[in-house]
Amino acid sequence: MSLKKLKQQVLEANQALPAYKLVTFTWGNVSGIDRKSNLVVIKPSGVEYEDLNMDNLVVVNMQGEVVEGSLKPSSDTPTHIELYKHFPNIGGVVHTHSPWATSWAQAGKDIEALGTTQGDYYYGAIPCTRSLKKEEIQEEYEKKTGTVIVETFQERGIDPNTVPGALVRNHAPFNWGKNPEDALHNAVVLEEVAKMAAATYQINPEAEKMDQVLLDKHYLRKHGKDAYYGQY
Ligand SMILES: O=C(CO)[C@@H](O)[C@@H](O)COP(=O)(O)O
Repeated sequence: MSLKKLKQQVLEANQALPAYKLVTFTWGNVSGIDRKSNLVVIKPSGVEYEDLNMDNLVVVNMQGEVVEGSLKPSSDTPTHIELYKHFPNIGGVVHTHSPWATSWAQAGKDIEALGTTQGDYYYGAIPCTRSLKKEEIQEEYEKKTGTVIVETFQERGIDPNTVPGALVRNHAPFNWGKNPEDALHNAVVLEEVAKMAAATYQINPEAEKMDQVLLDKHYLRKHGKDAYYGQY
């Protein structure tokens, strides 16, 4: 894919964040990676979504160095890069402070798979990471935000290809997908299931996880080897 096409995808996904009510002010960003050149296109820091265009997106390399663009890349760039480095199948990353998902992140709670809405997109719970340690916050904070996500998936044996998102404790959600649009889709689903899970526990604090058989049925028919559409 050309860098121009990737920029178009990143632009459209960033512009869709307010439309889906995933962001307030400029509290979120989308990036996409070209795996051939290892270049990442990302939103510039602090720029309003309505002011974004093909020319003010920033292109960085895997060291986070700007190779194209005159503005500062998003402050979350090192987190996006850490995810691209460790999750080799992904092509897009979305970070927002969408209120329901962020509430779960602040509460330090995984979002268990309670029903098929989640099961259609996430093959299990959406994990919440541990808090970052003081020294991690003081040095390379944004990179360590990515590290703590990767560590959570590794330690808990969660496959990032089937659970395309995480809640960073005391912070907010990060999502990913095969491209920026897919990552955005997963972020929209996360916000919806986060809201539904909060309501579910309010109605019934003892609500149980969905049965594995039901989860298999819903997730695998969409994403398994016999899927009628493939995610990865
Ligand atoms: O996570 C945060 C702030 O808590 C950032 O994502 C948010 O402010 C957006 O930063 P950028 O404008 O992308 O640098």
